[in-house]
Amino acid sequence: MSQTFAFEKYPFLKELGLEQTNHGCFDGEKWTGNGKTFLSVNPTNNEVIAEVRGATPEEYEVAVQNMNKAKAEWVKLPLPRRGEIVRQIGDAFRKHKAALGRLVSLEVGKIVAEGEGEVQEIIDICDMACGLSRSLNGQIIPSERPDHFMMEQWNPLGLVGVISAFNFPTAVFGWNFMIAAVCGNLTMWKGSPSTSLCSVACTKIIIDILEKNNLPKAALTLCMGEADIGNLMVEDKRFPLISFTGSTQVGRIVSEKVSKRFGKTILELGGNNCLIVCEDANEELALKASCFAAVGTCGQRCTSLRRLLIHSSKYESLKEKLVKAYKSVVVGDPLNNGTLCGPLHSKAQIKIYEDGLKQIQEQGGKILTGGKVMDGPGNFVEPTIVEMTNPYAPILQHELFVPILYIMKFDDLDEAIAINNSVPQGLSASLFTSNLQNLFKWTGPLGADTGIVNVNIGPSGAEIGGAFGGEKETGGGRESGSDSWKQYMRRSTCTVNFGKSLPLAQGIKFDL
Ligand SMILES: NC(=O)c1ccc[n+]([C@@H]2O[C@H](COP(=O)([O-])OP(=O)(O)OC[C@H]3O[C@@H](n4cnc5c(N)ncnc54)[C@H](O)[C@@H]3O)[C@@H](O)[C@H]2O)c1
Repeated sequence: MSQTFAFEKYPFLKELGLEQTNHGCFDGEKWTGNGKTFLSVNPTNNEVIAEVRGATPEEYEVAVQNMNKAKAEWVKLPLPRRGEIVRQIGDAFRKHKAALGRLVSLEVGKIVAEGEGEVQEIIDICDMACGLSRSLNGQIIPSERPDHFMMEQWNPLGLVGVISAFNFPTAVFGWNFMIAAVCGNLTMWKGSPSTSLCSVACTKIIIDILEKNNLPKAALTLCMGEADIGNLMVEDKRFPLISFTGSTQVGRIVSEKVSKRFGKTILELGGNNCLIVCEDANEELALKASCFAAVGTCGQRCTSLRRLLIHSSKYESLKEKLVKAYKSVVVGDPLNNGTLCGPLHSKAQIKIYEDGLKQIQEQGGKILTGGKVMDGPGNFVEPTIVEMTNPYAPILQHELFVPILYIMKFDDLDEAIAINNSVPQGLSASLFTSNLQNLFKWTGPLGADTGIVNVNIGPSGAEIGGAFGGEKETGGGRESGSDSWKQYMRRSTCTVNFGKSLPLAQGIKFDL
C-alpha cells in the first residue's frame, strides 16, 4: 500500500521550502539522500506529514571532503565578516519565525508559543554570535624573558559535528552552529530522525544566505540518519569536536568513543530537575513556575521540573492549588490557541509513561491527579502529579521524560539540598525563598550541584546569554552564552622573541 501524506494540510511547510518527499543530506554542494527514509509523523494524530531521505555512508564521506575543501576559504574570512553572515542568517530566521515555529510545534508536539520560542532562541544566538565576532579576544601575557612577547591566539578547530535530540530540534543546532561558524568552523549536523523536517528547513534557510553571499556552502552540511551516521561522526578523527545533545545512555557511548580518539566533546544529556519551596517563599510564584516547568513541552524538556520539594508548612495548601491548576490545563492539539500541553512525541514515550507509573506506585507513590493515557489516535497523556514519601526512591534517580511530577515534603533546607543533589544528573535546580541566607547558601559551594541554579524562577526556560549545561551525568558541557565559544576553538599560546639573544625560560643555561 502506498504511503499517504498529510502534507497539504499545512501550507506553511511550503514557505520553508519543504516538499512531501525531501532530501535529507546537504553535502556542501548539493542536496541528495539515498539512505534510509524517515517519516515525519504528527504526534497529535499519528498521521504522516512528509518523508525525508537520509544520507548514505558514501554521501557522508563526500560531505566531509567538501567541508575540508572549503575550510581554508571559510577560515580566511575576517571574523566580523563571518559575524555579518550570521547576522543575515538571524534576519532570515526572523522572516521565517512564524512558519518554522509552527513546524517545530507540529513535528515535536510542543505548543506554538514554545515552537516560536525555539526560533527566537536561534535569532538571539545570531545576535550574540555577531557581537562575539568582534570580541573573541585572546590575552597578552607578561613574559619573564627580555625582548619576548607572549600572547594567546584563539584559532578555529576545523570541523564540528553536531548531533541533536528530538525535543529541541532547531534551537540546540542554532546554539552550536552560529557560535561554531563565527569562530571559523564548518559544521556537520545530524538531527533527530523523528524531527527531520525541522533539520531540512533550518539547513535550507542557512544555505540560502551562504549562497547569496557567494560563500562556501560547505560551512554547513546535513546528514540525516540514525545511530549509523551518528557513529560515523563520532568515530571520525576529522571532527575534533562532537557536540552531542541527547540521552545520558547514548551520551556515554559518544563520550567514550570520542575520548578514545582524543577528540573533544560538548555533552548536553539528561536532567532530573528539582524545585524547592521554602517556608518564606512566594507561593503564587512557586505555583506558576512549577506548572510551566512540569507541564511545558509535555514534560519533555531536559530542564523540565521532575521533583518538587515543599516545606511542610506550605505543603497541603500548595498541593491543593497544584492539583487544581493541573485540572485546568488544556491538553490538545499544540497548534490550537489555548492549548497548554500537547502530546508526547512518540508512542515509545507512552510506554515509558505507563511503565513509569507502575513502578512509581510499587515504590509507594500515590497519584493525585492524571495518570491516564488519553483515548484517540494521538500520543496524549494526562499531566500527572504523584505524591512520594521517600525522596530517595529508586525511580526518582531516573529521567522518565514524560509529564510526571513528584511532590514531596521537607522540613530543613540542608535536607532539601541533599535531596536535590542526590540524583546522578545535574542540570537545573530552583529555590523559592525570600531569605538572603537561603539564597546564598543555595548558589554557593554547599548549595545546588547543578549547572543551572535559579532563585524564584523555575528550572526550565534559560536565556541564551548564560552558559547552558549541567554537571555529573548531564555531561558537563556548556553551550550558548558566556565563554562557551572557547570550546569551539583551540588556544595557541604564542611566544615571540624580538631580541637578538636566546634567553631560556626559568633561567636555564645551555651554552654550546
Ligand atoms: N542537557 C541538554 O541540553 C539537553 C537538551 C535537550 C535534550 N536533552 C536530553 O535528550 C534526551 C531526549 O532526546 P532523544 O530521545 O532524542 O535522545 P537520544 O539519545 O535517543 O538521541 C539523540 C541523538 O543521538 C542520535 N544517536 C542515537 N544513537 C547514537 C549513537 N550510537 N551514536 C551517535 N548518535 C546516536 C540520535 O539519532 C539523535 O540524533 C533526554 O534525555 C533529554 O534530557 C538534553
